[in-house]
Amino acid sequence: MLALGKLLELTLAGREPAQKIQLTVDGVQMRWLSEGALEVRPPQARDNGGDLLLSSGIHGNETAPIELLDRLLHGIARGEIKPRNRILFLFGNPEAMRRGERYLELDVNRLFNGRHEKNIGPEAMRAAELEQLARSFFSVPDRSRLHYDLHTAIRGSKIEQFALYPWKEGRQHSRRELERLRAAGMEAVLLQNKTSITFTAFTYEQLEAEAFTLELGKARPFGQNQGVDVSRLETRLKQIIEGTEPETDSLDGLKLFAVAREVIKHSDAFLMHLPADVENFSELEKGYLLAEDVAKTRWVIEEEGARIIFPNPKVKNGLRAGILIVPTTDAGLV
Ligand SMILES: O=C(O)CCC(=O)N[C@@H](CCC(=O)O)C(=O)O
Ligand SMILES: [Zn+2]
Repeated sequence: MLALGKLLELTLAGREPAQKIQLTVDGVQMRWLSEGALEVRPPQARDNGGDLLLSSGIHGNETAPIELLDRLLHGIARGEIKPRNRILFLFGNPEAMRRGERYLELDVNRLFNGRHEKNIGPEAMRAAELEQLARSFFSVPDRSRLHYDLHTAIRGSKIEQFALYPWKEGRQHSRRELERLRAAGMEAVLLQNKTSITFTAFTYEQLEAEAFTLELGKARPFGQNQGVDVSRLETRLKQIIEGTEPETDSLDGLKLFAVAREVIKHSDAFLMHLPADVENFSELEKGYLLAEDVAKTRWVIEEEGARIIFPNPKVKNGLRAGILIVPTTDAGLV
């Protein structure tokens, strides 16, 4: 296999390849851009006008998505997968990947849309670099732009695989993209209703990409992801890459949720009243006292059908410690 197909090995070893550009047997150009960043270009005659950004390892201990991108890249480097679109592969936080940790000092996925400028350190610099790589990749006019940022969650989930769809004023969520996600095995989509500081919020809000954070199961170390079934997503990604995606026109069974409230941790006095092993999408009764914080701040459930995702009282002050969500319909999709 071509050396650049081993982007994961290079990244984990902290090595820079001697040769930065390589061609597959099939005429596909692979170009190493920077640590954990590789661009794939199909021969011009085969290019179908799509630009696809695939990222993982934004959280260094979320290895199933890293292994998935590694398999796709191997397939391309060996000439077994024949791309018809441009692809940018990104491993988000190489140092955290090497250490098997979510992050070192700062959560990279809270450093986009200007946040890296207000912080210092390697992770702030990496977020700035990721923004630059994505901006440059998505700078070619008149091409479709799609970004999947692949994650696994800290805890188990009543709904194993789901997507988060960012929000931008004046832009509507796309039904076609949700049909595609359903075909890729996603069981639910959370439709955001405000701007955010995650990677997909950046590519959606600033680079006009269709962008999704995909949650694929529970985070485990490298080689221990037998329980995370990414087969439907993997098949769909190969089809998108090769331009062989079957038409899909159904949202049947796909559960849609809206954000009711984000629970923000304001101080060290923050307390969350949930068992440590509570699963994502657990339902919460009306009247339930979810959390408390300084100045008698209380988070009491008022919403019908409320559920919690990503509860995490250990986040830094000022950050999201959980999202309260409620069921919604497809009425706002175009
Ligand atoms: O399990 C958790 O608590 C976090 C899992 C995770 O990393 N999720 C992403 C979601 C990003 C988004 O809101 O689009 C994150 O927290 O960064
Ligand atoms: Zn993550």
